[in-house]
Amino acid sequence: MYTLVIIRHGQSQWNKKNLFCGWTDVDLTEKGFEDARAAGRLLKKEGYTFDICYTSVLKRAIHTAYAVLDEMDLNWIPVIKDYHLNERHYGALQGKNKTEMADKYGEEQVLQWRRSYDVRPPVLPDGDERLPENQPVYKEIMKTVKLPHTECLKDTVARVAPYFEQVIKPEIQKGKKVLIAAHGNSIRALMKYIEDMPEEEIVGINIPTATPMIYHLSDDFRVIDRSFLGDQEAIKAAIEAVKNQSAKSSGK
Ligand SMILES: O=C(O)[C@@H](CO)OP(=O)(O)O
Repeated sequence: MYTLVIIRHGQSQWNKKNLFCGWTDVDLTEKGFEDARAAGRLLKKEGYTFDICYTSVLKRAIHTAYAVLDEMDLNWIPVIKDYHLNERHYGALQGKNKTEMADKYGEEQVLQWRRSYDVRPPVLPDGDERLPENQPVYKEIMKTVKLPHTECLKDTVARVAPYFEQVIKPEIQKGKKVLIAAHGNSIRALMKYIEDMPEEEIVGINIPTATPMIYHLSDDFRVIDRSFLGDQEAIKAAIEAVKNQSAKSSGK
């Protein structure tokens, strides 16, 4: 049996402001750092350890990974940063407030952008300085790969799944204990792939920040169980809060 731990980054500056974030490289808040540290302490207390960590090229996930590892005295393990684990690209919604968008376009529309499986948010326009081709971090990658200007979850699965299958899974199969520090929707994409989850089910999944998710997998990689580590009532409330981020402001 294998154990795999996946964690969403702690609260980011834009989570706090309720803005669509996607590939925008914003940092954690103080609370985000502290929650990530608390997750590291909890993992240590519960006897977890890691041999290798995978994260995205976005600092909210990288800083979460290191906060967790620091609390576990595991700063020395390899931390692999790869854009395949980036958040879903949120196109032209990046930087927009989720409540304001719900007030303007209706909750249904925003829910469709946030959680439908195959509806892409509006694309970032040509020439926009936020496009991957205008970011130094993607310069080398862009020579061989076409990077997105928007993504639906299906697109995110298409980049996350092969990375998991070809890079991460072989390490788990070698017996390495793996931590993945990623993002709400890149984690949903991983779950969809690992669990072979139906589309109807993944649309209803919301991931709380800085909460370790534990997978037990059989030797042939079937899911034995999946659970969140921590206070289950608090986790339930955190999941609801993520779900409700795109509610209209009261009175609208
Ligand atoms: O803004 C984002 O990039 C994501 C995660 O924070 O938001 P949502 O939960 O709406 O998909």
